[in-house]
Amino acid sequence: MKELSFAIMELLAISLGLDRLYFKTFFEDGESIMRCNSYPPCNNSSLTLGTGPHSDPTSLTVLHQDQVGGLEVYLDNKWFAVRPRLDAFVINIGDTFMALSNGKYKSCLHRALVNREVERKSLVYFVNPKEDKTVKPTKKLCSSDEERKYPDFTWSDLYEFTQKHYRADVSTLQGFIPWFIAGKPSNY
Ligand SMILES: O=C(O)CCC(=O)C(=O)O
Ligand SMILES: [Fe+2]
Repeated sequence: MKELSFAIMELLAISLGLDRLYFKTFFEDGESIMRCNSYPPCNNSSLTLGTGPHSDPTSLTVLHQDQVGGLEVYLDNKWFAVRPRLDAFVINIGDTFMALSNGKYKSCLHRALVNREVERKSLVYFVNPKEDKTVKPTKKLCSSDEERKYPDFTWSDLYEFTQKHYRADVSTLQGFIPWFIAGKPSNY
């Protein structure tokens, strides 16, 4: 997973005109998370949460879903099913990478629906920087401070926000900024 994510990081760096090892170096000492999701069957949709619409607050997501299906991405005001393939991973950009690229790459809104008859499982690898590393786009992506779309922050700051103050959704990063600028109030 780590090797795959670094290969993708190299492609992302090349696509942005950066040194190919730029992101690999940035994430090399990172703290990635592997999560197993299990969705029991439920035939009453009003009782079912699944995974609600959100973008991942993390940097890069490598996801494998089983053959049941249920992952959807939002594009042009519509939800599209991501067809399960045993031989493929789904790669998503997360909010932290969006900030690191100064908004040039967008995090992706997605959700997971629950199946009425069978349990569904997915395995997700989230790439993160080291918790105290400053997330700040390189000057090559924004030559002046005025071009900055997000303040400097650390993964630890954003993680704290999503764990204690905010359930990740479509606008986690927009919600995070005022809380962060206000000095991370605990009564938020
Ligand atoms: O189960 C899935 O397919 C999606 C899970 C997901 O979006 C997440 O864990 O962040
Ligand atoms: Fe997700």
